Amino acid sequence: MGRLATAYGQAVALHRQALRRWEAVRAALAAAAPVAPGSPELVARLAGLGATLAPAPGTARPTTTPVPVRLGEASTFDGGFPVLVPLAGGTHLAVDADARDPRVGELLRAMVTQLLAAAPAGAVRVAGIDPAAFGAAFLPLRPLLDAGALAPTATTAAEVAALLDEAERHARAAQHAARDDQELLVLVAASAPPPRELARLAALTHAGPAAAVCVLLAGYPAAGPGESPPPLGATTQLRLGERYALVGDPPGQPYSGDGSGLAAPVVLDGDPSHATISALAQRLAAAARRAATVTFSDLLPPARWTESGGAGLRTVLGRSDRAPVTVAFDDATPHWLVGGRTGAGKTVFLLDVLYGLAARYAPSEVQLLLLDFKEGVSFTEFVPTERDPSWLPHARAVGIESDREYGVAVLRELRAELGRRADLLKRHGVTKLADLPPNARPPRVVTVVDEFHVLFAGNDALARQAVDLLEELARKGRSYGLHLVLASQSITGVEALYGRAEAIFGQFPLRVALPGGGAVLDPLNDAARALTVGTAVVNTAGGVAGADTLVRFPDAHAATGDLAALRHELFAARPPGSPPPAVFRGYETPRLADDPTWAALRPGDGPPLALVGRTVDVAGSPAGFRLDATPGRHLGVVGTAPVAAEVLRSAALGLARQHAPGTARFLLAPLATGTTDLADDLAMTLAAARHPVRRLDAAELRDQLAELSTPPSGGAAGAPLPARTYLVVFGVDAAAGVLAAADPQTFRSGHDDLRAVLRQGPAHGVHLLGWWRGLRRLGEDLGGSQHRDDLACLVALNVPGPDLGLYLGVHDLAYTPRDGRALLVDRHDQRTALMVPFVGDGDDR
Ligand SMILES: Nc1ncnc2c1ncn2[C@@H]1O[C@H](COP(=O)(O)OP(=O)(O)OP(=O)(O)O)[C@@H](O)[C@H]1O
Repeated sequence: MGRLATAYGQAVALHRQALRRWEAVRAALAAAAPVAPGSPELVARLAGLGATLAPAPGTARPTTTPVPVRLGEASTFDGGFPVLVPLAGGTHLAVDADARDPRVGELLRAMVTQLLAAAPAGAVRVAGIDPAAFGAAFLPLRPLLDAGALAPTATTAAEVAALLDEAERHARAAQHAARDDQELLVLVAASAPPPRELARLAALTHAGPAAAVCVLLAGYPAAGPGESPPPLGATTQLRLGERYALVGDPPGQPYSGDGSGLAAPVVLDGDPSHATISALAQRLAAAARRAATVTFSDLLPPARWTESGGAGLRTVLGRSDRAPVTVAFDDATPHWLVGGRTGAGKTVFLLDVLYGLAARYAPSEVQLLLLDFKEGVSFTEFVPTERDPSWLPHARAVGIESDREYGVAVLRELRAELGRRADLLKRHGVTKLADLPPNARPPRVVTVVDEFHVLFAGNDALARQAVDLLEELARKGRSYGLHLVLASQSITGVEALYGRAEAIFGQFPLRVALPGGGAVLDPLNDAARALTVGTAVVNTAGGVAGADTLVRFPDAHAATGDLAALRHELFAARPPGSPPPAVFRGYETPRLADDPTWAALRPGDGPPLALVGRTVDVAGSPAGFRLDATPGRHLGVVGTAPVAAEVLRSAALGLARQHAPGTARFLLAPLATGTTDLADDLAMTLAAARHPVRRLDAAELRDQLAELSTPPSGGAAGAPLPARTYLVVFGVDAAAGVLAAADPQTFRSGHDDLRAVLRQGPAHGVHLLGWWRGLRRLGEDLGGSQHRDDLACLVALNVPGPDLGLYLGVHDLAYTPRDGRALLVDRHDQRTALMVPFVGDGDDR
């Protein structure tokens, strides 16, 4: 009786202490009428307080502050009251029996459930150890395992050792990070592990709250003889009797003055109900799902265009655990290298970055050059289309399904920009963009090259140019605010980079490995091994192990509505007069009728332009030749591709627009099979524009050449001839026989007349627009290699690159014939450019 009275007194004191710690409850008690110590009324009130003392679900901070958890009910003479002990926050619990006693399993499960319920979701992770009963004690907690709050139980010696390794790493990292929101690791040993592991567990109980570890240890101290167990720190010790448990003094809040613990026997609570566990698991799983989902809006700043690119550009890429991950284009990470297999989320990653930048920085702070070498639609959303005429105001040039030549043109453009910026910096006497005064500072330029390895495919002159340009840009871009993002499925096997890869990629400190993209990391760094879609390893030290952050990034493809809304918002805010980006669509065949240069052609603008297509360059500039009076200003189209006839047609239609009716005549000779219809159509169109047109067969062509080879003296009836004559021959080689024959009187052949026309024609307004199906025939018709300048303007179609190089006398001409492309060569001004010939569709008149 006396003993019970003492216990009761201790309990009251303990609860008074607890009450003092919990502000709200103390306030509640203070408001209540005073009650006499030991009165049944106080017992009742204490019983009611059990629930009140426990923190509201999800609000505890178990790493820094012990959580009061309920063990059961103490029995006293006057009645029962709840027994709460502190757990977590640097305190631990041990019980002398192990989980083979069912009450221990129940106790451990109750403790785990209360801790998880008290803390915010994701703040507590539980790992079980049970070498004696193979984890049976944890089976009822299965829903928590599925929810990710409970790790699979370690039952073998190896698993226990691995778990302890992890716990020790966790403790060190937590002590190092010293963060308030550190995850708490709860180690629950349902039976005592072997001595070595037990010693390690015991050591963790001494590590203090900063280690963020809590130990629940059953079977301690081991019953029976043996070495003395390792001492535990900050632990409440429970002893199980047959019916009751005896509770030792909780750390820091002893019940007794002599270490004898609570002087009342305690009836333990028993298992939490299945419903409680399921509900808790559901709540945790839902929260885990929420935490794991990074949404596109997580990447966006609170306000648009408020940041300055002076010292660099920064954007949020996603999250690592719960913390946002920021990546930068600055002095430390001026260029990025991104790797990932097809379907790994490369495009999504790039979109996340580009929208993140575009939302933070105004177009005056950052501009984008976007190059995609693969078939796909990666960057189409940034350019105006028929369906959505808006564009991203930061985009300066966008290449979709780009040609390598386009890529090199973009790099050349960048190098020119680098030169301009070098001058600007010199003028201001500074060495880097960041030091320029804000009003003189040009925007930073981020150039993204997706599937960049295509640029180097081929190991030819073009690849060498690309490597040279890239190396220079990578080396110098940092100071001038020119940043590169190279993305690829693989960076190995880029032949043309051999020997230079180190020099180039050494300038790319930021590496992003998506699934299958581990090659962008150091060979000894396997951090990207187990990545799944939507995750990436971001490494800021050139891929070296140890500088990795695992990032989850949102699926931009799943947020097309948000993306479009943002794009429209940015478009609406664009500075007045902002031009749309220059767009190159590799798959597109430009139509003459849609071409602004063609539409703008009119009489009297200098020497007429034979417009044949668009150049593959950043501006998509017109591809054509000025036909002035210089000998040799004629157009020759070479190759068997039928598009040759279209090229002649485009040239003729464009020329026609530059002459007032009656001032130019067109002589059309459709000699190659299959060209009659096109020539008829062309003739009709020209005639409709009131230009004199004549159809010629081979013999008439021969006669015309004879006539045109001498300076004009007037028409047959003495009428003045139009100032210009365009002789449009579809298949000059088809007239070879006729042209080879010599005139019996003058001994001149048609070829002699042709050559005379080529040399002297332009001086009196005569130009040949001719198609040859082969280079050899063209060369012969010109009369040998010394006369090649007599036909100065060439459009080469499907002729082999080496043959063309030989014909042109260019050693390593980089030209690979392909559909929809041609090489434009002007021998007079040494111009060689890849071009896309126009196709007509009958609307262009
Ligand atoms: N963060 C993410 N979360 C969820 N799904 C994603 C995420 N990123 C990408 N995906 C999905 O993965 C698929 C492939 O993404 P994406 O088109 O970006 O790949 P890619 O590497 O560019 O592929 P490819 O090179 O073949 O075009 C898409 O269906 C996309 O929705």
